[in-house]
Amino acid sequence: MKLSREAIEQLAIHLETCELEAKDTPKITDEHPDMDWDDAYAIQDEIRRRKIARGNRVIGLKAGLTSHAKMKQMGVETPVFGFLVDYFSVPEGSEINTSELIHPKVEPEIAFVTKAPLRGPGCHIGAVLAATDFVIPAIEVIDSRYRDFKFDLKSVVADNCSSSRFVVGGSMAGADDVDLRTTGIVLEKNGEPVAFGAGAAVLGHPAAAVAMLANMLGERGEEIPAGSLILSGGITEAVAVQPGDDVTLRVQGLGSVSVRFK
Ligand SMILES: O=C(O)C/C=C/C(=O)C(=O)O
Repeated sequence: MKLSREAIEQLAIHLETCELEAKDTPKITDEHPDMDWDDAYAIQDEIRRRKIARGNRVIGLKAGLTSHAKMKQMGVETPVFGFLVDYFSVPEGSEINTSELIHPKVEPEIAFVTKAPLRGPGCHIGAVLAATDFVIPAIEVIDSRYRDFKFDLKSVVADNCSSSRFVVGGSMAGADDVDLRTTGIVLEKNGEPVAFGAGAAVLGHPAAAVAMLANMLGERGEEIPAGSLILSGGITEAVAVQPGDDVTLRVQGLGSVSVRFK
């Protein structure tokens, strides 16, 4: 690690304050160009520790930058992961208050809910499907704390991978009931289709993103607990939203999920 414990705590406070007060900031590697991956995840861990200490509950995890569309949009080449806490979850069909956010974007995703723990190394798609209770459509709302969404990978990892809000809905299905590689999705904004894709856009199969996550956690001696909700990553580029926008995600065979921005 290159950063002192004090620097990690200060950066965690800075980024979390930006999140809670909806203020943007230049990417942290501008001031700390030598920080390494351990520093980046240590800052994310400190943000998680602060939230738990404040009474928030960790309810799941997210894989990010798992599709080529997203990697190209953000100019990066490696998937990353973050955590999800209770207040990120928004009920289906409800409104998200944009004044609590900086510059939100939406992403179409497949969410997995696990019924058994998953631990790497060696976790694979088969293990993920066997440990999956159900899959369900999800709209993730990302809101990078970095000005104009301009960041590098270490900065975005420290910022909990732009995690902000998410909504799940539509129909649940068992992992055996759908072929998630060929499952088509349409993302609509105000009734207009704005992005299209299929599950294979995410590392060839959305379950591969969950396996990757279990393997990355395994390197840290951690696992995905049973009962976790996992967002497997945006299938398409993220789409910016404004107050007044209505967003619907339609997933083949799994119905639709909607959310409104005020
Ligand atoms: O693009 C970002 O701000 C980082 C987050 C990415 C994802 O959440 C994703 O690719 O699904």
